[in-house]
Amino acid sequence: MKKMTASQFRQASGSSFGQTNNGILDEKVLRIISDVQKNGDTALLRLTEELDGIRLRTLQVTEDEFQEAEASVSDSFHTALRTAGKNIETFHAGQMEQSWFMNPDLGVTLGQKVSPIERVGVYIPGGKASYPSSVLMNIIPAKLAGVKDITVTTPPDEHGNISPHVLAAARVAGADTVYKVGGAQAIAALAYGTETIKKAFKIVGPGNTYVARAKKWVFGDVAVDMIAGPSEICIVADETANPAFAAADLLSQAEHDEQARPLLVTPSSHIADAVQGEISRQIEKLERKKIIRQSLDQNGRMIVTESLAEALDIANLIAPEHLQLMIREPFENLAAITNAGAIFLGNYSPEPLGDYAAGPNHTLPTSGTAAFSSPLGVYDFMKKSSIIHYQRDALRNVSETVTSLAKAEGLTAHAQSIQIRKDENDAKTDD
Ligand SMILES: NC(=O)c1ccc[n+]([C@@H]2O[C@H](COP(=O)([O-])OP(=O)(O)OC[C@H]3O[C@@H](n4cnc5c(N)ncnc54)[C@H](O)[C@@H]3O)[C@@H](O)[C@H]2O)c1
Ligand SMILES: N[C@H](CO)Cc1c[nH]c[nH+]1
Ligand SMILES: [Zn+2]
Repeated sequence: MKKMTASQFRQASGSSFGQTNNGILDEKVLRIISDVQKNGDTALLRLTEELDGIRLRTLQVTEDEFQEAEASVSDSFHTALRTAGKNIETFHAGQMEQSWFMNPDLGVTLGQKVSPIERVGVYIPGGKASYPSSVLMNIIPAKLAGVKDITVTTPPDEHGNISPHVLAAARVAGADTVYKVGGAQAIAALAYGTETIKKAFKIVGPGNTYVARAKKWVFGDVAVDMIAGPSEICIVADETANPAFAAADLLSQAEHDEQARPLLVTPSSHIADAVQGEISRQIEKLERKKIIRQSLDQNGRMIVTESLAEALDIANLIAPEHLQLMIREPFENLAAITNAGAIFLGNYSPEPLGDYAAGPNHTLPTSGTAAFSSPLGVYDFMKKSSIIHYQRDALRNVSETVTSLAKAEGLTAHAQSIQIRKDENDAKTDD
């Protein structure tokens, strides 16, 4: 990991930290999207052959495949799915929103009706690893919100199968419709529909840069949760941090993707060196060394600051997906943090705990977007309608306000819609 001072980091990244040049990527992604729009399932099957290297005849996972998958995973995995699922459900139940009504004036009822989104598409990444945990994290909040129709898409492996762990998780979470398609082509299918895949009203779920860019391009034609790309971890560590723990946590996110970003920000040069030493030692035991090394070399940074306050400022500038505060007084410093997807406090709250089992969602804003967006939650699967009810006299009381504003806008038909009722009301009062 490159070691640098806070000012070198500021100069190198400026406000464009996390942004990449998307020209070539966008060209490719747009070509895929328009291919799927024009050619539907034929494009999906062809692109799956080209990009995933597997020739499929059909896209949908069958009931037999589900049953085989469920039978093949271990009892302990089933137990882990249920335990994690329960924790995720308990946390997300706290996010439920209810419809509400108010009566601000006599004869007036106003309110907000909350309804689930009817049809949602869930993307589960599957290129470099399979993610049953993401199945739970994306489907459980949708189910709590009351979404009726959930379609899952995820790329097939080299044999044309979906990981049995992913299928078992889909069953536990309550989703039965799974299609074997990944990448930008899956996002296009969910956004525009094909012969077999129904158009969704909203697409959720993380993925690699192709998936993230495709979500950006289809946004507007369909809702998307966020543009969650490659994983990130930023650890703010003072001299109380355990260097072995910090190194293990940085490595955990580096193993997701060559483009994952592991960052350490510390006022202690000694801690930076100790963490670097631990990384070199621990990496040897890990399986995904190649991906990890690329991630550390290309995107890893150790930023040495003048003070803890400056380290917290840098963390806010980065607005990381995951922020670990491995410092003496994490709760006391929480107020200083304004931009982060999820904040893990202390030496015993490592990021992978949040990835799998703590309960809060692991689909989080990346690439600096935590400065303006939030974790995936039940609220992502709900929409609101305003409710307005005025009785006759209440409308008369407000008629002057409405007609005067309408006339000022030159919209006399608007004014008339109020006036016609006022006239009727006045006539009734005269009787
Ligand atoms: N934020 C989260 O909650 C979260 C959770 C899990 C994973 N992740 C991230 O999701 C990402 C998963 O990436 P992945 O690659 O393993 O799986 P993925 O499913 O996102 O992407 C695989 C698909 O990308 C497409 N693709 C690959 N190379 C391509 C190319 N050259 N041109 C066009 N399309 C191409 C293929 O169609 C393939 O099916 C990682 O970056 C990981 O960090 C994030
Ligand atoms: N850390 C990922 C989000 O960036 C989520 C995940 C799933 N499985 C393991 N990790
Ligand atoms: Zn992870």
